[in-house]
Amino acid sequence: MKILSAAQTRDLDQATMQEQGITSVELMERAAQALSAWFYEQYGYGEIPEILLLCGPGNNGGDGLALARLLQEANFRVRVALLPADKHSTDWQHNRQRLPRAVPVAVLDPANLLPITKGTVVVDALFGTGLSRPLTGAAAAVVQWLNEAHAPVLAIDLPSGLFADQPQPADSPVVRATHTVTFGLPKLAMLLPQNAAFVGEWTVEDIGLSTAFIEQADTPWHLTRLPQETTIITNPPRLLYDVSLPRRDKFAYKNTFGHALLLAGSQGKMGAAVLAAGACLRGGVGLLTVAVPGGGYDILQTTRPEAMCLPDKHADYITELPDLAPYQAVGIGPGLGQDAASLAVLRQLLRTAKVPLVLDADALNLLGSHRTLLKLLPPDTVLTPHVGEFARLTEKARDDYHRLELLRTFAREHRCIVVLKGAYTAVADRDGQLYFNTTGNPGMASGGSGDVLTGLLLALRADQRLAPLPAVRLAVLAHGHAADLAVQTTGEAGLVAGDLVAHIGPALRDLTA
Ligand SMILES: NC(=O)C1=CN([C@@H]2O[C@H](COP(=O)(O)OP(=O)(O)OC[C@H]3O[C@@H](n4cnc5c(N)ncnc54)[C@H](OP(=O)(O)O)[C@@H]3O)[C@@H](O)[C@H]2O)[C@@H](O)CC1
Ligand SMILES: Nc1ncnc2c1ncn2[C@@H]1O[C@H](COP(=O)(O)OP(=O)(O)O)[C@@H](O)[C@H]1O
Ligand SMILES: [K+]
Repeated sequence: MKILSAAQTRDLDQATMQEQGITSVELMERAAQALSAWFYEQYGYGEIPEILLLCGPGNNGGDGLALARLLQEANFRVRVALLPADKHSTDWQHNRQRLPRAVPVAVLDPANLLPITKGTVVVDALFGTGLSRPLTGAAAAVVQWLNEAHAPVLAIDLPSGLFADQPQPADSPVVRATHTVTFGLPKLAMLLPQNAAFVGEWTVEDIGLSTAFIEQADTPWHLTRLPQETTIITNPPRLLYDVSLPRRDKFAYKNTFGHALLLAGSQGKMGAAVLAAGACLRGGVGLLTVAVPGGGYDILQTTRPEAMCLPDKHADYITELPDLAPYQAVGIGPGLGQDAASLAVLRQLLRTAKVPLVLDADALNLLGSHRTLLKLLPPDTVLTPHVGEFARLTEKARDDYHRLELLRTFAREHRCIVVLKGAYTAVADRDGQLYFNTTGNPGMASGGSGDVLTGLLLALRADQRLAPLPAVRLAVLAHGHAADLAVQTTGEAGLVAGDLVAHIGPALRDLTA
């Protein structure tokens, strides 16, 4: 799925109207219907709260007015408060006229804003994708008043004051929504940690926007999602995959799935090697050899009998690079440590490897402290930094948008695939395209989750059937999906990295086309 800019979103509206021969008012009505359906779902059965709709002067306010009418017709108790303005959009005026007289309407007086009654649900229909500058004056005062009320807030399309695709000044006010319902496609702003407190939970409502326009739209931003069932274009229904694992051939032979080499572990961090090895095995690798410090030999052989083991001559860390001839992919980093001897191993690996590489954890820290090594990265090498590791490879980002630019630039410059880990993990490809992941949960924020991802990436890079980028997007999607499956029994607090390993099999089964 693509993510479009605010300007493209406006063009998408126009294209939809032309393609489907509908007016903008009809499109607005679809948006309002989707919003009212959200209200039925939330409040249709329990106690029905009073709903206060704050409406701005543009089409976002128009959505609010149309929603007020639909909710009133469905017997919700609604009130409308308008932001004072000199001019209003045509569709706003249309929906203002259609608003039943029974709905109380007031114009907000920024100098005299009355307290919001406890229990009221507020709809933020002040500004959406048409925000053209940071909020000041009356609009800023209203947003501040709303935020101080700590009421539950449903934002229409975007929390007001938030730009869809670029940062706003740090001190400019933005509505802190509990939930945001957006139309057609998610907006870039919703995926960034710096906006989490504004956006709250978010959902995307399908309002039938032009798929032809979306298909031809040029954007570097994409989402990787779980398969969707499609009933519209196929009968019988079938699953549509963004990325998938090919089904195994009846006469499959282990060579197809590759022989992977994992260099991992140091004294006190053998768990990282065990977790990554487990994930690689569950990821379907044909054969796995794990190079570990001498002291890790018994641990690895006992916990992962399916893997072969190469013990280093040094007991505590890895000092030698094995002969690379037998392997189709090499992973290095989990629990590696940063000893000078391990740095030499990494350097030699980068100089000599002719097969796909996956670099993680201490391998990235070593790269960060010896940046001349970056010149040695073979094309399509996969790097898996979290935000801190990425800063050590590049520079400290000013904000999340700047970090995304640094990420795309880094991937292009070094012709590699960078997996920037976090909620909505971002995969940047060497051509500057960027794919946000949609699976995973906060239970993964505990030690070892990253090691599991490295093992899974290694398995899918060793798989001879997969191209580099699809393999990486699939590994990231499956890793998060494994966590989402696991959390159903463990809960978020109880989720440990070993649970992810145990659920890789079912996760990949769900992603097999
Ligand atoms: N996408 C879709 O598919 C669909 C979109 N729809 C809906 O339309 C929304 C977009 O509507 P929109 O273009 O009218 O813009 P909107 O956000 O209402 O704001 C524009 C108004 O605000 C004003 N203004 C701007 N900045 C300001 C500021 N800082 N301080 C003060 N004023 C400011 C600006 O005035 P101006 O900049 O001209 O001074 C103008 O009057 C979209 O988010 C969605 O809800 C659905 O109905 C149908 C399907
Ligand atoms: N809040 C979150 N939501 C979704 N995924 C998360 C969240 N926090 C962490 N993760 C995922 O968990 C993994 C953590 O990896 P990393 O930061 O290397 O930690 P470690 O190696 O210590 O486990 C990454 O894949 C990351 O995307
Ligand atoms: K809004």
